[in-house]
Amino acid sequence: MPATGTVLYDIIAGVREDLARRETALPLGELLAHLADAPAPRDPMPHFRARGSSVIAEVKRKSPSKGALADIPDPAALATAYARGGAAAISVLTEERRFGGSLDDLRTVRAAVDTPILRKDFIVETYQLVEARAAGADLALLIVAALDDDTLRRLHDEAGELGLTVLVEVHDESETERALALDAELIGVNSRNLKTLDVDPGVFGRLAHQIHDDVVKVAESGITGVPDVQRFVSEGAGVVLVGEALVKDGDPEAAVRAMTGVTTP
Ligand SMILES: O=P(O)(O)OC[C@@H](O)[C@@H](O)c1c[nH]c2ccccc12
Repeated sequence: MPATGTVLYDIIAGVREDLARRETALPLGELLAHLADAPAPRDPMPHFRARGSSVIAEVKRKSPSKGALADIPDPAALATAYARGGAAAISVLTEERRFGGSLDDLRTVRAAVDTPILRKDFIVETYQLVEARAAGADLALLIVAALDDDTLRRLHDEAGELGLTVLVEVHDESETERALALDAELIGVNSRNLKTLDVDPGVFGRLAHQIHDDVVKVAESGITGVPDVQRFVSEGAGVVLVGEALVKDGDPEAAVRAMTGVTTP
């Protein structure tokens, strides 16, 4: 669990309050019944494992570190542009308070594209995994820094049972050890430390050495263009996760296309 006083701790406190409200409105037993109507989960792994970089393109309005990024009045239009550009998956931030997202955004994007969708949130309970799948998500993020080992393992297993592919996010060596102990198939190295919000672009290269090559490595945060993608690919990334640079680009379709299929020279 994150230490008190950190940004991550504060974010999760808000997430738990919002979650308690949703659970009161729709208890888990009723939510589970909605799973029957969800489309079958899509498997993003073959695309992620294909030669050349894959892009997870993010729908992100604001963030605690950068403030407002883009209004995104029409998330479906943005997601459609990402899909046309060849995004391997689309990440939808569903955290409301700090990132301006919602599960409604995820449902809207689901209705618009066939691409696998990642629910990007601070997942701390089973309920949020069921919500993700019921809303049509195919992947879920689990942030190692946010969870103790037992909860991390339980949520990882439950996500798998629901048919969700898990992106396990790490920031340092000990979190990477914990992700590897889960037998995670998809590990994201977040260059932004969620405790301090600082970006350290050297962290991916460092941690990538620790992760064996049958795991797909995702470079996350601070990626501004093709040169960054080339650098992370040369350090072992199969996938890049990009938010800010894409939501601010006047031509997100072309921006995704340019970052897709990058190989080591
Ligand atoms: O906008 P950027 O710098 O391209 O970053 C995207 C993504 O990595 C970032 O949104 C992110 C990575 N892990 C997270 C966990 C929670 C919220 C947000 C994130």
